Amino acid sequence: MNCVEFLAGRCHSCNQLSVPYPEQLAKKQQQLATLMAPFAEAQLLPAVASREDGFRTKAKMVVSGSKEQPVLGILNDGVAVDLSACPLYPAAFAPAFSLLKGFIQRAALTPYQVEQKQGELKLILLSQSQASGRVMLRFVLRSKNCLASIQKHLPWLQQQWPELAVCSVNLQPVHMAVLEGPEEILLTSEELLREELNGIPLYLTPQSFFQTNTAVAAALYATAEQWAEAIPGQRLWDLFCGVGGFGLHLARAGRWQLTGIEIAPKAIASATRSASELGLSRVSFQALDAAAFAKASVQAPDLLVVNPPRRGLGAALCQSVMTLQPAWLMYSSCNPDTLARDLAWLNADYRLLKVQLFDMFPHTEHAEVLTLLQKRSL
Ligand SMILES: C[S@@+](CC[C@H](N)C(=O)[O-])C[C@H]1O[C@@H](n2cnc3c(N)ncnc32)[C@H](O)[C@@H]1O
Repeated sequence: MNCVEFLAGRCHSCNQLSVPYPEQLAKKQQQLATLMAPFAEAQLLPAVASREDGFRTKAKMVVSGSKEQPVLGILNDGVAVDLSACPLYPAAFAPAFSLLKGFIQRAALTPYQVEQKQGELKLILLSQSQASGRVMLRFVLRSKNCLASIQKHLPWLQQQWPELAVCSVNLQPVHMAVLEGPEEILLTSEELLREELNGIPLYLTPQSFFQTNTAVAAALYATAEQWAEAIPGQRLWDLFCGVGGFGLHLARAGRWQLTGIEIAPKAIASATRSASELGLSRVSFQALDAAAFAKASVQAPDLLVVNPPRRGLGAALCQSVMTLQPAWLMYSSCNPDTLARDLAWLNADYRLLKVQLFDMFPHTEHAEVLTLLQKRSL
């Protein structure tokens, strides 16, 4: 992949870019083999590769420069770097960013200046559905000061950009804190962006998680579905289910009675909508804390699927798993280090059977890993 910003030393996000892609993958697989070495019984399957460019279907652009000459990209040591032409994104993103710069000028949206703590527009977040090419656009603002101007000029943007399905404003008044704030203001009649992976409808919403590499996510869910076919039982939990990718793939065969647990209510609403669209009746999605749900439960599922954030399951949830003793455990992780730590905790009661790397994040050191474990006493 050719990247002028990387070659010029202005963007270091893809810190492995100088390594040829097959070597990157071999290196990640080797690192995973080292981490999984304590679990000698496990089979390490071949890594699933990604496209080398155009795979990242979500962009997070820091807005800097001025309202007359906005820059969309990153701040590298305080210097604005324009990443409008970043080759990680689908081809439609570069013209979309150019249109958005015109929108910023037209609506006179002053970029937020980190040093001076002045200005309004902090970030632009753009997600594309690979099924339809339609997009979801979010503006992260410091306050409501320029909300009216965005609303006034939005019809112009919609006219130029027929693929624009969902548009919202997120308010983040806090300086240099987490990227997004809790308040989201929807500006379009549509609030869901429909995606379809392996024939399963999934709905992206402004404040719910969705994997950034859609093609590799599809391979990940399809693999989980395939592994589950050989697992006996009926009761299935999908903890940290997001909009339902894992659970819905497994449940579509009709055998599993699915309980999906996720902290974000909007994601649960999306997952519920997908389930009803698929005509699945033995499905329940609930907006709850996964650890609290597991701790309060007395009856274990036959198969427990978990896909936690980077921090992993942690001691409390591992303890609940050991107490509940589900026969099978499928653990998908975007952080092999916390995965290895959790597997070590679970190792007394669970045998690691399979491990597979899904290269969700090419040109970086990050990796998604799917594992299958079975209760030792079975
Ligand atoms: C790595 S994402 C996985 C989402 C989903 N499984 C998927 O494939 O897209 C982790 C998810 O855990 C959710 N989450 C974070 N903390 C949580 C908690 N304490 N209880 C339940 N869900 C939580 C996040 O909102 C996010 O949707």
